[in-house]
Amino acid sequence: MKAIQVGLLGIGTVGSGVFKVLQRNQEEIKRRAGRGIEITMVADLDTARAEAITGGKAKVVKDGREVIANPDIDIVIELIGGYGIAREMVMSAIAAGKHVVTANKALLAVHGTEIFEAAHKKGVMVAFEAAVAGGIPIIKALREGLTANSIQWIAGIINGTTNFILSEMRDKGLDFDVALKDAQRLGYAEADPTFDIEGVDAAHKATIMSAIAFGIPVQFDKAYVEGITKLAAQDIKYAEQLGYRIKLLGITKRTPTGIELRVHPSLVPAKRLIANVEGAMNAVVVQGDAVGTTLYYGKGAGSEPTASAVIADLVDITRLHTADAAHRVPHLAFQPDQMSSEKVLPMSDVVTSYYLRMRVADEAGVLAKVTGILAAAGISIDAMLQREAGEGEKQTDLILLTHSVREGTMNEAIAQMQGLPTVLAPITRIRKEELA
Ligand SMILES: NC(=O)c1ccc[n+]([C@@H]2O[C@H](COP(=O)([O-])OP(=O)(O)OC[C@H]3O[C@@H](n4cnc5c(N)ncnc54)[C@H](O)[C@@H]3O)[C@@H](O)[C@H]2O)c1
Ligand SMILES: N[C@@H](CCO)C(=O)O
Ligand code: NA
Repeated sequence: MKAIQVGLLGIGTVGSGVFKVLQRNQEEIKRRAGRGIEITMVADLDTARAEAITGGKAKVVKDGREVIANPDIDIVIELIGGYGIAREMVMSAIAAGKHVVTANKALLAVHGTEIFEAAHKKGVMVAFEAAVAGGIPIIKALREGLTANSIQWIAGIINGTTNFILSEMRDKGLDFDVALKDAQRLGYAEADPTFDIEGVDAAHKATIMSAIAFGIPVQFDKAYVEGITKLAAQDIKYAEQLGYRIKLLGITKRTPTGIELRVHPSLVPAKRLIANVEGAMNAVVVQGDAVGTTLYYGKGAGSEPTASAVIADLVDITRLHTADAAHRVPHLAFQPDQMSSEKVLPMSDVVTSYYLRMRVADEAGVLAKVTGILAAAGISIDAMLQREAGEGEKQTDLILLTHSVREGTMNEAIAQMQGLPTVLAPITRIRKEELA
């Protein structure tokens, strides 16, 4: 089947990520979607930059209207941002019968009602996974994964820029302004960064989540919005001494009297997972009556993380647009005739790092023998700890952390170490995952 043709409006931070990831993973994405997905037209005011990014693989124009007018294009991605031109483009793409994918939470939180109504009437889809918590599939989770539940509340760190600023101020003692500049340089901040630091961006996202969670219209004008600009460094310190972290949270909650929708700095107990979400990372906690508490964590901003969500929407739309039975969401994510025969590795070929604990005789040369065996096997040591032997004790514990190595190699080294007369009990091995 012919590839579905996509037009991209705006090839800046997110747009360029979408173009790159779609190129890089095109084969795998095609096996999932059941059909190729190709960006054949790009509109950007900076056509020279757009040409440099697309490298001749798409037609570049200056005016998005040319893209929308092209009858071969089935999906339009809006990644310009803001209200004016973006709103006009989205509305005219819908009017032209195109499906729309957008990351523009500002537009949806304020003009969502008008946009979704128009799309509904025209029978096209407007997808916006990238608009809330970037790469985290929170829209999918709320709209599909949690449909059984009466959602009780949602609380999240949903602005990467402010979380980055708070983390940098706390950990590195950086000034607010310096941290903000870094966030802008890294592509996290909005075109107008006051949207980030004054809590507006988080409120846009909370507004969208609140609509999906509670079945209410998007109502940004009802949100309480307070950012981080009035936070004093000493409050961050005092909160810390009391066992709390200060985070900018977006909260929406169902109460007997109505729905709460608010964004403001909040003290969160330091032992909560969400209190330990640092840098530009986002995390959203959703409480449903059946499932209980669930947590979604990941990159909420940046070029490729956000592109990840945009492309997921493209795949969803492609499957639905193509809409014959063979192209519905496949049971195992890939189309049945596209399954791969790639093998599952035996455990001995798995590469990981290790924690090793051994009971050893407390005598000279033991450590040299153990490290000698590891060195000969090419296993490098990351950290080492030896418990001091107690008074009159003849043995002690030796603990080693290693760098990554093939499990088969580690098995042989453990067997050799176990054979040493000075190793007095079976060696304990626990695999160690950095998960970063
Ligand atoms: N950057 C992120 O991490 C991130 C994450 C989630 C969502 N978003 C949203 O994605 C959207 C894009 O953000 P970005 O960071 O990629 O912005 P950006 O400023 O990097 O890119 C916008 C692009 O649009 C182009 N453009 C401006 N006016 C245009 C017009 N009239 N016609 C065609 N092109 C035009 C610009 O030249 C630029 O290349 C925004 O809605 C933003 O809120 C961004
Ligand atoms: N400016 C936003 C981008 C992602 O929506 C943030 O910092 O989270
Ligand atoms: Na998302």
